[in-house]
Amino acid sequence: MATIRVEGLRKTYGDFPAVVGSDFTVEGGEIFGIVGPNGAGKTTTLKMLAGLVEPSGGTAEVAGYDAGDPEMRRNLGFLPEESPLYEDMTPRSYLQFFADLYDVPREAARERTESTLDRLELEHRERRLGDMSKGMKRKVAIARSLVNDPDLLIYDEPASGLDPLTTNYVLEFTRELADRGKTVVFSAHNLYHVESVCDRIVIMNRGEIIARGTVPEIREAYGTTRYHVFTTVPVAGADRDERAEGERYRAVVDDMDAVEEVRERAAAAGGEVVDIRTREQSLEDIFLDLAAETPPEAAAGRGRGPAERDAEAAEPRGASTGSVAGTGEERERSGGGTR
Ligand SMILES: Nc1ncnc2c1ncn2[C@@H]1O[C@H](COP(=O)(O)OP(=O)(O)OP(=O)(O)O)[C@@H](O)[C@H]1O
Repeated sequence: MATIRVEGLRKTYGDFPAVVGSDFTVEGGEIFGIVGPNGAGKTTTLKMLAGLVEPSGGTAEVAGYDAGDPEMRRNLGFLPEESPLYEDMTPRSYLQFFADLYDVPREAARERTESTLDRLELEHRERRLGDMSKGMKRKVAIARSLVNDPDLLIYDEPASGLDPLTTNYVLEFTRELADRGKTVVFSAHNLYHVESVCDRIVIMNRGEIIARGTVPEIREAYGTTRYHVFTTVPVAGADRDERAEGERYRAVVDDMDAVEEVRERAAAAGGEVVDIRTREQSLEDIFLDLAAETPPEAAAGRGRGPAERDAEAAEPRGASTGSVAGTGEERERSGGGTR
């Protein structure tokens, strides 16, 4: 299975540091997400991995070769952010054209593209590409990335601009590809996409990796959890729970000690705790917090060496993390309940 090893990878356009020195590895069969706002350096990173942009420094070993080696490219499917297709071709003729470029035998190419298009539920395979919707074109572009049956897929914003249904198809399909042993690296600025499908992610901002890990690890290291403690009696700091049928009160607290305090107060008032639920910050909120905290001079790579930057990226921050819990989407996990 194809792996990727990146060390000190950087790209400078003129004086502008688009990527300031990335280190990461991607294991075979993994879905690896590169997340960040516009201009973070995601596309530049992916293009360096695909051998389409020459790095200014550092190394990228991709599927056993230096990035850009022609042998590596034969084993790569690259999906650019914008993938203009030949408007006068049909999906079938277009995919056949690319299969021929890769010397894929005709029958194998036909079977592969038909089964990919079946899976992506692409109809109208003889329609002009120029007359197709954005979602249909994206599916054709994804099918194109697979004509050579590569072990490694590098997808730049695969679901960008697609409706929710098509987005789901694309994400589920990505998961299937990884389950079949393909290694997938993709970029996204919609954190929900990443959260639902990636095994591990790096978060980039202004050219720099500012956090890394699995989604649960990132939550653990950077997120805040709040506890919603439901009681049968009013206690200090609790509000009446309007959604409950009977008389119920809810206190929102930050840690388990505070949960115990609520329990003691409820017992002292002759009541009890009937439910505890945890609410986690969404990845989106964690990301916004992290991005807001990256000082511009850090992104310019001034004043700190790569080792310091790595140490910081790997280190969870302290409890001082500013919480924006309550904003945006929150995920709810079933809590500890009553004891
Ligand atoms: N060819 C280029 N010449 C000069 N600057 C460039 C070039 N390509 C990218 N940049 C700059 O490098 C920075 C990173 O760009 P990049 O496209 O990698 O970001 P991104 O994270 O993919 O953003 P987006 O989500 O908007 O595509 C941006 O500030 C961009 O303007």
